[in-house]
Amino acid sequence: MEVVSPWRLLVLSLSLATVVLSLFLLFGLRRGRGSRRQLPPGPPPVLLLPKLLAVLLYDGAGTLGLIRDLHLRYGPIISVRLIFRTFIFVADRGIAHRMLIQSGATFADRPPTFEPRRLFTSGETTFSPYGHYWRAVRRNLTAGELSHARVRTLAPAEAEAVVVLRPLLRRAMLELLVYRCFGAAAPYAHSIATSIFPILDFLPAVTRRLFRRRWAACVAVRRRQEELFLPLIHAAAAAATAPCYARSLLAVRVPEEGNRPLTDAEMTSLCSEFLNAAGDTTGTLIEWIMAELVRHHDIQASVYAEVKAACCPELLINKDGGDRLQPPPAIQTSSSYSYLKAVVLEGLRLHPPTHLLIPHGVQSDDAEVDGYTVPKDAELNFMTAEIGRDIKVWTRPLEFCPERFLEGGEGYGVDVKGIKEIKMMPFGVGRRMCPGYSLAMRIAEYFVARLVMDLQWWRPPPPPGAEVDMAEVFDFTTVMKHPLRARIIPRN
Ligand code: HEM
Repeated sequence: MEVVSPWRLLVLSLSLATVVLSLFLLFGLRRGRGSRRQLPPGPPPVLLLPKLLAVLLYDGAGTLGLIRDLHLRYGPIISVRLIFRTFIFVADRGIAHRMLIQSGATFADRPPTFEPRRLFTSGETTFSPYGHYWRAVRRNLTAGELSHARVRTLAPAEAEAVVVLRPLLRRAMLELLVYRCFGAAAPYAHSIATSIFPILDFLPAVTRRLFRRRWAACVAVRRRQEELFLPLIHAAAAAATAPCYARSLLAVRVPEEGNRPLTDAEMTSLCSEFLNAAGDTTGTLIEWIMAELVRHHDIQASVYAEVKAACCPELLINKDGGDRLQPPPAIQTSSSYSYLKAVVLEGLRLHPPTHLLIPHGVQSDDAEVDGYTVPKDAELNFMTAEIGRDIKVWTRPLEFCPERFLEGGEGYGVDVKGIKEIKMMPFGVGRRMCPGYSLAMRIAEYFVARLVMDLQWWRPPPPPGAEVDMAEVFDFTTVMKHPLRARIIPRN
């Protein structure tokens, strides 16, 4: 899942800005003059460009800050016209609700992707246009691997020390997801990095020729991905493997296309999407939550007390097996975990792993919201972090306070699907909402419970790093700029 393509496009656009500036001005001005459409307000491109350039040169991560400033100046919905594309940003939960819930079908498309990105994403749920193919693969995902019954079954993952949590979490997430995807452990299945040399995103017809070797490397990675995944996918049909996502893909048919099965390329993309969409996002969320627990020992103690009191068997150490863990049959959904759930919700509100939704698009030129036109070529971006930190909804929104999700709190009973109203939308809302939200929440609850049940989490001893630094930086998701280092002490 590529989460911040608009950001990347801004970077790319700027790196070529000097070359295309004249073209851009000519094109932008002509369109502006001839068009009777009223786009949301925004800065004139000529004024925006130097600012963007400065931000990117001196602080690449500051682009979102710039967008926030533009919102303060131009209002909750703004448009930014850059080269040949219009970017629209929405930072208001009411407008988001009108677009994604009330006019859900209109705004459920994705803007088109181009080579080389298409090489990896074509066939994925995430980047499929809103239409029959998307419906078929999304239905398969939600009715199968992400159904309530399957989500309940989670496979197990594995002296005082200072640890850096992130690499351990990423490894644990991927092993869990590889197992759920292919029904068996596959040590190398997650070792294929699909990072794309960014410049190839821009004017692919030209850059592909200019950077031939980079393009060839992308094609080779994709080929390797297929070589690795296809045997695993086809092996998943065998009864010996556990029920898994890959097995369900072999059974999918696309009714509108003569009931055809999925192609090998589509199944490869869908498995890759499954591993990518779920791993980094969920791992990032858990790291943020654990950082808050290191900073707030009272909250950590309350989580420990609740989990210990509920004391479900899957969280107990297996005494006979030394320090091996009992295979956990399932995570209990008992209401006795209300504090743990509140901690996870507060983590999602204050630290949503993705600060922007995946860009949305529209399929025709007549889409409108609040009197503004949304053109067909526009990329629509929704600012999830702004919405979850809205001071009109949340008291002291920048404080980590799980109690707000307990009875009597302003977040009690919050609906993350945002059907009646949106208070926070870490998973998006409406038709393109993340289908993995309940799995993600369950994994987060499970890992946080386990980590706190077995270990105490403290700030690392000074020097250096006595404080936990909560600065954010955009990686694939919005992660801690300085990965969490913590001192862990076994509870027994
Ligand atoms: C904390 C963890 C997660 C977060 C914060 C998260 C967030 C998101 C967001 C914001 C979107 C875009 C929604 C939109 O465009 O309106 C999305 C889409 C998606 N997510 Fe997640 N996600 C998480 C975990 C997962 C998991 C566990 C899976 C399961 C495999 C998953 C699979 C997907 C897929 C397939 C899409 C594309 C949906 C579509 O376009 O129809 N995600 N996610």
